[in-house]
This record gives sequence, C-alpha cells and structure tokens, in this order.
Amino acid sequence: MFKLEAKNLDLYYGSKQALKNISMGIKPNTVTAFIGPSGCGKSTLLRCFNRMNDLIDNVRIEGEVLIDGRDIYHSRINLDDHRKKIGMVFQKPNPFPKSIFENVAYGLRINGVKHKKFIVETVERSLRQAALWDEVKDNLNKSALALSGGQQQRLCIARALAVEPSVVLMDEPASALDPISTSKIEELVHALKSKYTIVIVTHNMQQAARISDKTAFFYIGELIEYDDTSKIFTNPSHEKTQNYVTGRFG
Ligand SMILES: Nc1ncnc2c1ncn2[C@@H]1O[C@H](COP(=O)(O)OP(=O)(O)OP(=O)(O)O)[C@@H](O)[C@H]1O
Repeated sequence: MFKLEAKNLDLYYGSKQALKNISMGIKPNTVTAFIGPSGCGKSTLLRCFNRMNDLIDNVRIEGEVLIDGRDIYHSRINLDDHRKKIGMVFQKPNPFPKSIFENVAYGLRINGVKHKKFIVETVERSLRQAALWDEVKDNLNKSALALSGGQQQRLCIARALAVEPSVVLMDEPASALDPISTSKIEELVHALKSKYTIVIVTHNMQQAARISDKTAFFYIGELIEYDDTSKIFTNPSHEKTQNYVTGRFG
C-alpha cells in the first residue's frame, strides 16, 4: 500500500487552479523529490498532505488525498492526530524563542506528555536522529536562537521527529544553508528514510539526484513525469522534464 497518495487532485486558490488532476502514490520508507519551476505547485501539493492548505482562505480541493489508505479530506479523521503523523520542515529554520531542550520537547508537552524521563530520553533520541546531539548536548538550556542556521534547521528536524511522525515533509529545507550544513541535511535525509517516508521540495537538481529514490517533475500545476530518480535525470520520457533537469529553463 502507498503511504501517501493523491487521486485526481485539483486545487484552486479562488479562481486560480494551482494543481491539475494530480495522481501519484508514494511508497513507505522512500525519499521523493518534488521538482519544477517556481510556481508550479510543489509546495501546494506538499501542504495537501498535512492539510495545511486548510489554513488558507478561499482554497478549494477536489479529488482525494490518502494517507495509509484513508482519505484525509473526506473521511472522518481527527485532524490533530493526523497532523501528529506528519512532520513538516520549512525553508527557513523557525525554532521557537526557547531553549534547545524545550524546542524539541514542545510537541510532547502540547500533547500532554508529563513523564520527565520519557521527555528527556525523547529529546536526546530526536537530537541524535537529527545529527545534532554531539554539538548541543552540553548546552541544552541555551537559547535555540543562538545556534547557527544549519544547526537551527537540524533542531527543527529534531522537533518534528520528537512526536514520532511516520511522514516528514520538507519544503526546500537546505536552500537557506551553507554547503556544509546542506550536506549534513542531505546525509540526514538519507539516514532517516529507514524509519520515515520523506517528501522534499527542492530547486537543487544535484540534491534531488543525490538523495531521492523517486522524483516528480511539475509544470504549471501538472505532474508531467514521476519516476525513479535515476530515470528522470538520465533518460526522462518527456521533453519538458529533459529541458528542466538539464537547466534549459526554470
Ligand atoms: N496562498 C496562496 N494564495 C493564492 N495563490 C497561491 C497561494 N499559494 C500559492 N499560490 C499560487 O499557486 C501556484 C503554485 O504555488 P506553489 O507555492 O505551490 O508553487 P511552488 O512550485 O512551490 O513554487 P516555488 O518553487 O516558487 O516555491 C502559484 O501560481 C502561486 O502563486
């Protein structure tokens, strides 16, 4: 079964159609890259998977979005429980103005977890998974805002992992980072896929080629091609994909 699936999905912002009849299935424990020129709908589709578009006025959605086989727009789901399954990491690191420890513990606390030992263990596990533990273990009470941009982004990943999601959505998570931090995030994505299903929006073709198993190429709201990453980058079926991955437009 697919972990995430879109079936004949259309999305409108007011009268403007941003997604056109998207159908795709994403298998568990894979990394999928969404690529395509600016404005083609990558972030919009990513946001459909955790119903973040619900927060935007005037959005209309037709078709289905399924997670673990359940339609998240039409079946009766508990939205809070659903969102717990889906971690999200944004382009700009957005730690809270709290300590490193409290940033990672945040999701547990709002879920009502009180068991101190469990919280301490979860914070350590999440920071280790996000490859940040060694850098911060002696300063857990320091403000998260004092970390570097790359460390802040790994902290945001740790924060997302602490509530044990099964899916992690990443919207250009490394685009604001230097090359060393970027390669740490890429290594991390690779390591995390044994436990999570990861979808990553990226403008960086080399990054998509390096870290993803599958790549989806979008163009003006349409899914043009979705296939193994090696095929998309070496022998795509569509001319538009070929032009985009070789840098001829975009
Ligand atoms: N909140 C919104 N209200 C109205 N239109 C929007 C909104 N968000 C996105 N759009 C429009 O929907 C289309 C798809 O936008 P989206 O951000 O999903 O594209 P994208 O491929 O992620 O772009 P980028 O690579 O620049 O981030 C664009 O035409 C955009 O202007």
